[in-house]
Amino acid sequence: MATTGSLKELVDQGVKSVPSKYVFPSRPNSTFKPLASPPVIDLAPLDTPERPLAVAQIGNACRDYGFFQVINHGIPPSLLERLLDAADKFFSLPIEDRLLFLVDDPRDKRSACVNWKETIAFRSISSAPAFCMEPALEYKTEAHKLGERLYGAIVESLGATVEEMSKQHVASCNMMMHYYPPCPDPSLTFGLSEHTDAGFITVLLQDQVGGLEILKDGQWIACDPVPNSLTINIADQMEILSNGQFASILHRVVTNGDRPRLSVPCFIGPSLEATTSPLAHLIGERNPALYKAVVYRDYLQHYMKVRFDDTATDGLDFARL
Ligand SMILES: O=C(O)CCC(=O)C(=O)O
Ligand SMILES: [Fe+2]
Repeated sequence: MATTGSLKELVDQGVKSVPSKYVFPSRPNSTFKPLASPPVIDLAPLDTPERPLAVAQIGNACRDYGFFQVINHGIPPSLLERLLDAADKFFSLPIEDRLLFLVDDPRDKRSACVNWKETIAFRSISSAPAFCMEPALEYKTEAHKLGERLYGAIVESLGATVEEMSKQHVASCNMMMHYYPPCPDPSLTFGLSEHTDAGFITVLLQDQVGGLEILKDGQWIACDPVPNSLTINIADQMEILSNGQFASILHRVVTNGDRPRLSVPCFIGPSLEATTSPLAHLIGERNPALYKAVVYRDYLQHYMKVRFDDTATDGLDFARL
């Protein structure tokens, strides 16, 4: 049974105070209004002669923020809507039906504290209700394709050689659906405590409620959702590949008092057996390699061990030279 499996029922029953296991000792700071919002990038020019401009914009966003939103990404808005509707319907099912599919997101427990969310993962589930599975699988295929396109553009923005480009190794797309119920005291809880993602990039569909924050220049800034956009962030393997030019961005989800929130991350990464190392052309006498080659399976093992423990150690210490 999932640890957080009965959270929604608790909220539906009108819980007035936050049970202690959900209380984080260092409560989230209140959200600062961003001085400059994370960029919104139009992907339509990627398939036109204007591609170099779009690639440069993506590269700048990766360097300055490690985080951006994309519009005209090629995934029909009707599919995004169908998926969010299906997720809404899934999380409205009675607990006994939901529990068949809810998983313990291993990232939900940090020390003794539990995130204020429920999660369904798609890796191991082949029999989720059809109303949910159909749009989910359709979306996952599209998000994987988009992930490959973006990976290509990001690597291109790093000036990758033709040979390096031909070795593209985006191989996995792992999808989850998160449901964050309203919280009686948002100042005590996290929807998802601060972390970096482990793969190359994450393609995230979020509804219009908001709550995602990124750490920029020492301040947590809100990432207000743009309608029909998808949110992209740089993750650990891309930091290694870019030899630190693109930093894996710390992000977190804060809760709110009145509206449930849905999000669907797709973690785009290498295959478990693949090795990630800094792109060869980025390394030279003046630019020593900052990371060693790591096998993704080994990296993930380390990341899961240290990223969400008491110390919240950066998983990248595994690869740093
Ligand atoms: O729900 C969100 O907005 C973010 C989810 C996330 O960061 C994750 O699952 O890694
Ligand atoms: Fe994340």
